[in-house]
Amino acid sequence: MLIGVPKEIKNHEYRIGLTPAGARELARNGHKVMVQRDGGKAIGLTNEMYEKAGAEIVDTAEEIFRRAEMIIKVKEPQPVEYAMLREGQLLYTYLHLAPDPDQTAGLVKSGCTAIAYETVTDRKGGLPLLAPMSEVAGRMSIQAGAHALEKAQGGSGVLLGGVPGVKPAEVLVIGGGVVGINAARMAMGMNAHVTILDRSLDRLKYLDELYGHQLTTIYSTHDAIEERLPETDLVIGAVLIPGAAAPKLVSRDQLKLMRPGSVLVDVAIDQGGCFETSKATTHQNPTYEVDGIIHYCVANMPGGVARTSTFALTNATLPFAVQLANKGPKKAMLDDEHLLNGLNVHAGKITYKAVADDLGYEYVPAAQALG
Ligand SMILES: NC(=O)C1=CN([C@@H]2O[C@H](COP(=O)(O)OP(=O)(O)OC[C@H]3O[C@@H](n4cnc5c(N)ncnc54)[C@H](O)[C@@H]3O)[C@@H](O)[C@H]2O)C=CC1
Ligand SMILES: CC(=O)C(=O)O
Ligand SMILES: [Mg+2]
Repeated sequence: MLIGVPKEIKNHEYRIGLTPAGARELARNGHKVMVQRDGGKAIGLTNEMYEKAGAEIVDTAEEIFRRAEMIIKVKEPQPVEYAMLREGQLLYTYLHLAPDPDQTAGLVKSGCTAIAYETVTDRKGGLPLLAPMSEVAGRMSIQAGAHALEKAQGGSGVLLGGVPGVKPAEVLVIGGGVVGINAARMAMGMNAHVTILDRSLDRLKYLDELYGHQLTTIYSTHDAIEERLPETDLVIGAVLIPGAAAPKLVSRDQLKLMRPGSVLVDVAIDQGGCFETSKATTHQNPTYEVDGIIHYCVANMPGGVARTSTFALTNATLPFAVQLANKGPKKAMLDDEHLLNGLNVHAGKITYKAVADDLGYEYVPAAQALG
């Protein structure tokens, strides 16, 4: 199969869809890999490294999209990118379609086959291609939040860990999945006092067994969140209902319960955000203020630590990329229900139920759409 890896074009996005080691694995499986010139340069992955791995360096994204049978990317395609996709072409990347009607319409119109990393599943009920970036974003959310709490950034001037004689900050993590546990770990490591909320009692039990008295676990309700807002310095939004738009868990009205300069970090922003006042921001301008509360809502947080993230992402995506290339997309997906769960769009049809429901499309089950 001819595989193309374009340079990412989202604001301050320096990740690339495949490492040189990944390109070499695909080449060893008999496939041809094209990488856009300087696609990994910003994170020290040079054209020479890709050439040594057997890849062809191609000058433009246009040429990659024109020639490739499979496109491997990181972020959802931008308008100039989805305009270049065509019927029969496979797109393998993050999509986050539910909160993005324009991209969804673009993919439907293109006729391409689009697999979303974030809805591929595993045997344990996890999301193995979302998990590595959730680990990164969860860990980063605390450093981003700690920075935003600084006075010069508009924050309340609270140090997460406090000091002897002064109490630490209160951190509230809403959603105890991969982002949530990584955020909690970092915040506890910085000596903050951490409370984590989830709707899954099994997950709360697991967190309790793991961290004991160090971590307060609470069942997530509207009341539980509202009660804690007045004393919370930093809230991390880390909920997910796979494929669907995020539920809104803190309203604009409730911001006035918080101390001015307190911080909301909405990691769930890529699914539309879990605070009413969230709107996506970029690494260039990551924060804004609403009613005295600082919001950090960067939709591609792992792009900020693009080198670590690129290796972590390829580690997870490569085995499926090899399956897709070796067997062809249809057979690879029909052979593996977990990969099939990743199919969101095929030949003009929406094949993921939560996306179809949220955006008002007819839902066609993935296996049926593939025929
Ligand atoms: N902004 C960014 O750059 C990034 C964003 N993300 C996003 O972060 C979000 C979380 O991802 P993961 O942790 O991997 O998901 P996950 O599936 O591991 O965890 C989500 C948790 O939320 C819980 N949950 C659902 N509804 C809830 C509610 N009402 N209250 C409390 N908990 C609730 C679930 O029970 C689950 O434990 C996703 O939207 C993901 O796309 C992930 C990586 C990077
Ligand atoms: C998961 C995601 O949206 C990201 O890594 O940017
Ligand atoms: Mg994102």
